Amino acid sequence: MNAETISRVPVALTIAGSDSGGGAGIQADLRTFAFHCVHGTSAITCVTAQNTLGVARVDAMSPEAVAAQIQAVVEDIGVQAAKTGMLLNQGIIATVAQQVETLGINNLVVDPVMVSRTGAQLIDDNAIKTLRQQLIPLAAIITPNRYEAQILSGLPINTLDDMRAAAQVIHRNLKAKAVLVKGGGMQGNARGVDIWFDGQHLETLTTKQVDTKNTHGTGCTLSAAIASNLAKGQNLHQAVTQAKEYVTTALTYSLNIGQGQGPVGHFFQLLQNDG
Ligand SMILES: Nc1ncnc2c1ncn2[C@@H]1O[C@H](COP(=O)(O)OP(=O)(O)OP(=O)(O)O)[C@@H](O)[C@H]1O
Ligand SMILES: Cc1ncc(CO)c(N)n1
Repeated sequence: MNAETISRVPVALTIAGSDSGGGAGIQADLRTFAFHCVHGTSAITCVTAQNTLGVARVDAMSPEAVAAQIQAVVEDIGVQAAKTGMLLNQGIIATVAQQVETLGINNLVVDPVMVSRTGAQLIDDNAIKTLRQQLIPLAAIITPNRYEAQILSGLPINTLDDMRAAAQVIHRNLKAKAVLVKGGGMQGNARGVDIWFDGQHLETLTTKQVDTKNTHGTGCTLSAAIASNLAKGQNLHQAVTQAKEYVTTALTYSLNIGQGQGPVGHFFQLLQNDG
């Protein structure tokens, strides 16, 4: 049989942490890239001992090790888009920002992982400062959840109008080119509704609301899907709306495994279609 090699494949890079439970972080990102037929590369920032119930332990990589992974990928393979997830500390954030600039990485999606869905702060105040000052200005889009948007804007968020106000403040004050405030942590009808602002258009992105407790990894999956779509050449708005559709499908096929919040099902729709 002749080998059919594929030489023109979009490449995306995830700079994020490992989730031993396989629901979020690097593991979710690489599955999302694969679903989109994008070759996935990775720079691991930290290793979490984690399951559906929570995070038991986090071990950070050195900033030098993170920089070397990014450099190895970009210098040889090249990337059309990248995303950042859990960057953990100030040293890693500053290094990632420097590498993005030096290596000229475009189409950067920054998921500013700072606070878990339960509202617990995951990184310290110095790290947040560096994220705001050095990394966010380099992003094509940032995708804060409700709690992260509260920190970045300084505004309380309880309603869709609060999310709209926060998106505009983050755009203006942090020089973010585009902002998507995610509503997975909202209550009632606002749950699962996202707000997009690119400096000109303020839009409410709605898909169907999925009634499930298995939402682990939704944020990682969304930002990885946006990066996948950007790597394939879509414009930012299209990349975001299609990524939101993908997350909704993955939530629809979420996995009821573990005793806590199970992960979303990145490719289980394909198995259903197979009969
Ligand atoms: N129940 C739901 N129904 C529909 N969409 C949802 C639901 N929960 C989350 N989403 C969507 O999932 C995406 C991720 O948003 P979310 O606010 O959950 O991010 P996050 O808190 O960063 O996620 P993570 O749990 O991975 O930390 C958004 O597009 C959000 O609207
Ligand atoms: C490794 C990792 N990254 C991101 C998140 C946020 O969902 C998580 N729980 N774990």
